[in-house]
Amino acid sequence: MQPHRNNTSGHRQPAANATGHFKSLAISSPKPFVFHVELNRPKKLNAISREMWIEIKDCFEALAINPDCRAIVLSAAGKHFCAGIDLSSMMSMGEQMGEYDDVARKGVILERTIKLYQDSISSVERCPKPVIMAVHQACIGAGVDLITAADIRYSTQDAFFQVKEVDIGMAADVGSLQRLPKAIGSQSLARELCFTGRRFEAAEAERSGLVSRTFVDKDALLAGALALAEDIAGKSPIAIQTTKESMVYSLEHTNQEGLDHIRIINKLHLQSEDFAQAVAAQLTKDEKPVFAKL
Ligand SMILES: CC/C=C\C=C\CC(=O)SCCNC(=O)CCNC(=O)[C@H](O)C(C)(C)COP(=O)(O)OP(=O)(O)OC[C@H]1O[C@@H](n2cnc3c(N)ncnc32)[C@H](O)[C@@H]1OP(=O)(O)O
Repeated sequence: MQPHRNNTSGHRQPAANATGHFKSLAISSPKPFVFHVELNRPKKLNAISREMWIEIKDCFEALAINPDCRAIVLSAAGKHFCAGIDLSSMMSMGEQMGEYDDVARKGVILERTIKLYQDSISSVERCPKPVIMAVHQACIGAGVDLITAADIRYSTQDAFFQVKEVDIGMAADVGSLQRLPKAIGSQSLARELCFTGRRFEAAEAERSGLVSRTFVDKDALLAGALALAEDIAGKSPIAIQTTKESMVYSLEHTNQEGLDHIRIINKLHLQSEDFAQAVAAQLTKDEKPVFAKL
């Protein structure tokens, strides 16, 4: 993925090289330093095929190091946000395993596949740029895994969510069981949702903290998510990326470990030109300090 030129005109520009490169994702840069990633298998309700698992990982790993990207919105084309894993691609995996009689060899295929899919979802959390999910209509199974790896979740008022893995006879294994309880802050509700696979609507998702804002329709949702991304992209990339790193780290560490971690980073980052510039901008009431690329 090539860096694109700053777009201050407000025109929607394709991110150079990226739109042609990915088949299951559409990528653009609608505002300066903001990237928009769209799940783009609308005819398949954005069910996640093997190709899409790989492309999500490749895309977020590329955006992670792209200096023109400071915030990312992920939405989806078509009727639903995501119908979960592509059930037909699961059948093909079964066929591939059928080529072996030996259980250990079948196991190796499964282990490699699960690891690839876990890494795909985790690439969203590992990406140092804030990721905002914009969810409309159905967000099911692997869709929930995907959104819980993000920093911020917005949805339409008609969105609904289902941790549906138990209904296809499996325990979720790419992130929902680990991240959903932390996202909503209630083990009781998270376990209820994961044991039953019941559908929960946007209103309940907002009440429980899974989404932080709901919008009347998809257009309003995208406008809201992009405005938020633009706001974040205008701030110091050193400050924003360090904030994400510290908050992700602190999820799995004690308060003291989190404090030690940020102290070690900030003994370097408080010497950054971003810090001096941002403090000066506050003092002089300069509303739009310009920060160097990172
Ligand atoms: C290593 C493992 C890693 C990850 C594992 C993740 C597990 C999961 O993701 S579990 C969840 C799996 N997904 C589902 O069970 C979703 C099933 N689909 C639905 O519930 C509904 O289709 C819907 C998403 C709520 C949409 O409903 P509606 O708008 O009424 O459309 P439909 O008529 O039901 O569907 C249209 C068309 O799409 C096909 N389809 C739906 N979901 C999938 C899917 N996940 N994979 C493949 N195809 C899907 C559905 O069969 C229909 O096909 P037709 O050919 O048009 O009949």
